[in-house]
Amino acid sequence: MATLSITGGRVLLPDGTIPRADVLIDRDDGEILEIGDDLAGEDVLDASGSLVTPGFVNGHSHVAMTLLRGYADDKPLESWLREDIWPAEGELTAEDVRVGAELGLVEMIKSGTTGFADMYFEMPEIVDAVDRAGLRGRLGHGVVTVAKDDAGAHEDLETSLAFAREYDGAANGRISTAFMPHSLTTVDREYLAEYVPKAREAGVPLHYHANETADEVTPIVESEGVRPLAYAAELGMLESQDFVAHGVHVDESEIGLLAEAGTGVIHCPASNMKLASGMAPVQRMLDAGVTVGLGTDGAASNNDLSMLDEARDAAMIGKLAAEDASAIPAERIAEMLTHRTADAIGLESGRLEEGAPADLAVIDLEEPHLTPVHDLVSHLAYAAAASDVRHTICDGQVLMRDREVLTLEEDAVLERASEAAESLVARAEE
Ligand SMILES: CSC[C@H]1O[C@@H](n2cnc3c(O)ncnc32)[C@H](O)[C@@H]1O
Ligand SMILES: [Zn+2]
Repeated sequence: MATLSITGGRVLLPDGTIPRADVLIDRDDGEILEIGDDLAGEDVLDASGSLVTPGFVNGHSHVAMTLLRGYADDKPLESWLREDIWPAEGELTAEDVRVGAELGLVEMIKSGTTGFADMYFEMPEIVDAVDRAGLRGRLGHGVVTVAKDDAGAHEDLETSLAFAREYDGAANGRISTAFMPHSLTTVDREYLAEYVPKAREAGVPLHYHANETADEVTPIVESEGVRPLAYAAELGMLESQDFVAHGVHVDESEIGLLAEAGTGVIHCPASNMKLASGMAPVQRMLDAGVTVGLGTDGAASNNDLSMLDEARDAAMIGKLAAEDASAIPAERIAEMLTHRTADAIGLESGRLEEGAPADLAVIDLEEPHLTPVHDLVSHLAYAAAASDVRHTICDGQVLMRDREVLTLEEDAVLERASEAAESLVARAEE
């Protein structure tokens, strides 16, 4: 058995305690063998002066949108998508998606993310990039049927279903899939009614944007006579394995539906703030028993993929939304960075315990902004930054050692991405 030990650090355990301990990993099985004192592996990662945490989990992203980072800012969702993003995405090639995904994956590895959920198109390119990068992903092809004829809509729906069936379990089981209608307003009722049962037959979960803006709620209330999540429930789209992105404009009845169904909500605070979509009632959802995870959304509405940034944003806006400084305390944020998001998107990771997947991030604490250490959970929620991540490990494989990404060639990825983005924008603006 090939082993790896992570030695000399303090380790964030599922019960929230942070003892000094080593972590011994089985690299072949990708599992944590033991957490304790003086554990020697064949390979060693130094974690002295560092915090060893479960790898962060990003519950909602469009990873290839890194190519559109900074392309269109300072607009609300609807006009941002229709005037800028969708026209530019119309010019994306499969190669662009691969290059954009590689860039996003480098950024994720460098910021300690080991698992993520992603909705986009040209998904086999993203599978290939994730396979090489070494992360864990729940991936799906995003379907939009509005403005398509029936044949075009069916083609998109079939692509999403076929992708979900074919790629579940890819990359040695690190990739799982979902059927991903883009949202409740961009996929027509007749198609949801036809394809949700097919996704259930295929045994894959659903992931979609829901209740992101007030403008998205009104047309559903007008056409269906019920709130969006009641409409989703009617269509069989709220099951325990499903997860929705945003959940900003949810009322008490919808929070009740989510809690009862066990459907996860991925909170995307940076995107919600940047697009001025609104403040999600996260504390109320948590109080009702909803599984709330965290996600960055795409880099074009964030504008980065750092989960540590997202954590701080979630803590700050959570207090503002609840008008209560004790809302969304640091402990909840640490859970959302790790196992709560993993649970929401159906990944096994997010907990440092024997037998769990060996997905970890090691954070260097010897930095001015992390000194002194009164409370490491506080540092995780409020003070640590992406650049503090020293090592990233997923499935027992070291993806980054001493801030050097090992699975992708960072310099070449950055160069290819800059070239692809320049050429994309030139085509989009022709
Ligand atoms: C059809 S693939 C996914 C699709 O979603 C778009 N997108 C990016 N950010 C958001 C957001 O915040 N709300 C809704 N849709 C979003 C992305 O550009 C792709 O077209
Ligand atoms: Zn999104």
